[in-house]
Amino acid sequence: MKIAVLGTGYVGLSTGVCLSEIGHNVICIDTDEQKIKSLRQGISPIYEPGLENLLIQNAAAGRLLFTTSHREALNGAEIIIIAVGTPQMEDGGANLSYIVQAAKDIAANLVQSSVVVIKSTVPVGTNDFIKSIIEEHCNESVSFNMVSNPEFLRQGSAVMDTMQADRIIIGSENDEAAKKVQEMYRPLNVPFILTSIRSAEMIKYASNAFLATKISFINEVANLCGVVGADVKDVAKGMGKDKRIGEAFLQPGIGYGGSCFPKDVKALLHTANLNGVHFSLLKETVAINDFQQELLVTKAINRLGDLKGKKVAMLGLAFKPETDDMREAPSIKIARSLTKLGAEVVAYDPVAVDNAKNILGDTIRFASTVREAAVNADAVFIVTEWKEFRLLDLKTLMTTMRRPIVFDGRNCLEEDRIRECKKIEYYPIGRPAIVIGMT
Ligand SMILES: NC(=O)c1ccc[n+]([C@@H]2O[C@H](COP(=O)([O-])OP(=O)(O)OC[C@H]3O[C@@H](n4cnc5c(N)ncnc54)[C@H](O)[C@@H]3O)[C@@H](O)[C@H]2O)c1
Ligand SMILES: O=c1ccn([C@@H]2O[C@H](COP(=O)(O)OP(=O)(O)O[C@H]3O[C@H](CO)[C@@H](O)[C@H](O)[C@H]3O)[C@@H](O)[C@H]2O)c(=O)[nH]1
Repeated sequence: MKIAVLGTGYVGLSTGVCLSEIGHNVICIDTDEQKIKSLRQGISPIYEPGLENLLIQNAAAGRLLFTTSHREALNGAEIIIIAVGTPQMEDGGANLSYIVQAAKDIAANLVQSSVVVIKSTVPVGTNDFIKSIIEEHCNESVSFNMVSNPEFLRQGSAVMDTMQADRIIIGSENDEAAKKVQEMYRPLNVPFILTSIRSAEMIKYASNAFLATKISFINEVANLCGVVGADVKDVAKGMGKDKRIGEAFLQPGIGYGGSCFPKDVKALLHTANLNGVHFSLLKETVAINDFQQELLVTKAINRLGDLKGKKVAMLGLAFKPETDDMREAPSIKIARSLTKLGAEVVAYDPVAVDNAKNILGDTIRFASTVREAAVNADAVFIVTEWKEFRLLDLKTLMTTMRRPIVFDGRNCLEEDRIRECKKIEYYPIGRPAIVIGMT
């Protein structure tokens, strides 16, 4: 099947690569010439484990092409997938300008009947709106049908999440179009859920909002555990074993970040407000997350007092491990709060430093090793749970610090390694602190 994908971000590129991997002829279009140039050379513009290898293999097999020309890409495409960004606007709503432009690009270049699939995360009603734009601008002789097919992949495991998805949502008002999209995905052998277009649009937002709320819930439980002397690790394990609750997304920490949860929760709240629904639970999800992102700074002030002139080593910048994405990363807020209080911040991340520099500029320093960041520091903040940090030689690292104090925002250090240290103060989230050799 010939498929055109608009947008080569996390979703467009992962989708394009995986569809070519299951035998389709895919052409990915992006308006960003630099991205297309790099993709044509077999270089992925994003850090995503496994993606670049598949890209190279499928491009070499001639099943995966890249272009900046909508005309070239849409010619002969049986399915056109829109995977452009829908970032957050000032009022919390989703910015639909990229998707509107994509619709106009499709309309201007649609030369045969096709199925237009919206994979981008869009508010309820957007598929209908986009359909009307394409209808208005396209040649009257061509026909098309819309399918809402939201994406659920996670960054850092995008390939696996696409190839082994839990479900594929197909929202359509046209049986033939729905069948065509099912046919496209059939080799993946993933269960389909067929719904109306509006329900499919809502499934995406409800799923992300539920997961974000689960995180805020466990963060509140963690904060309470910290006060009453319970250990949130045991609490989460005990809760998660109940199949009705489930173990996933019960990891407390410094709040959720990334390109999806923050904006999608706010966009759902925006839709609720517009429709006169008072979704107060979601407002609390956001408020708890804002509080949580300041938690390490609050803990450091409680322990060290005035942070002016104190050196803080920030380990991790990306919003989660296995990605270089800095969108809405908690590290940004933490770095800004620390520098505002006069602290000196030196950060290390294995892959996200270049992206972080674009956001934080020279307001903080960047180190090329953990050791360089931590030397003479008054505290270490663990912000992203990279595997590298779990395997740290903590015992030696602590001897290089001015004060061997660790605030672990991801509860990721092993107790055995902490207990090997001769001197350490270790403060996790919602778990008892460990203090060794301090006077
Ligand atoms: N990032 C994720 O993990 C993820 C997961 C599921 C769903 N989503 C949703 O998928 C959508 C895309 O997210 P992303 O993170 O991949 O976006 P992104 O911002 O990383 O990439 C979007 C790409 O689309 C390109 N583009 C913009 N207008 C275009 C046009 N008219 N024609 C062709 N290309 C165009 C941009 O140049 C950019 O490269 C969003 O709605 C997002 O909410 C994202
Ligand atoms: O128990 C947990 C799980 C996650 N997080 C944080 O939550 C954020 C999001 O994590 P994750 O969901 O793993 O990453 P994303 O790549 O943002 O994926 C989410 O957002 C995507 C975009 O919509 C969806 O497709 C995915 O299904 C959804 O999981 C990150 O900051 C994590 O650190 C926690 O704090 N605790």
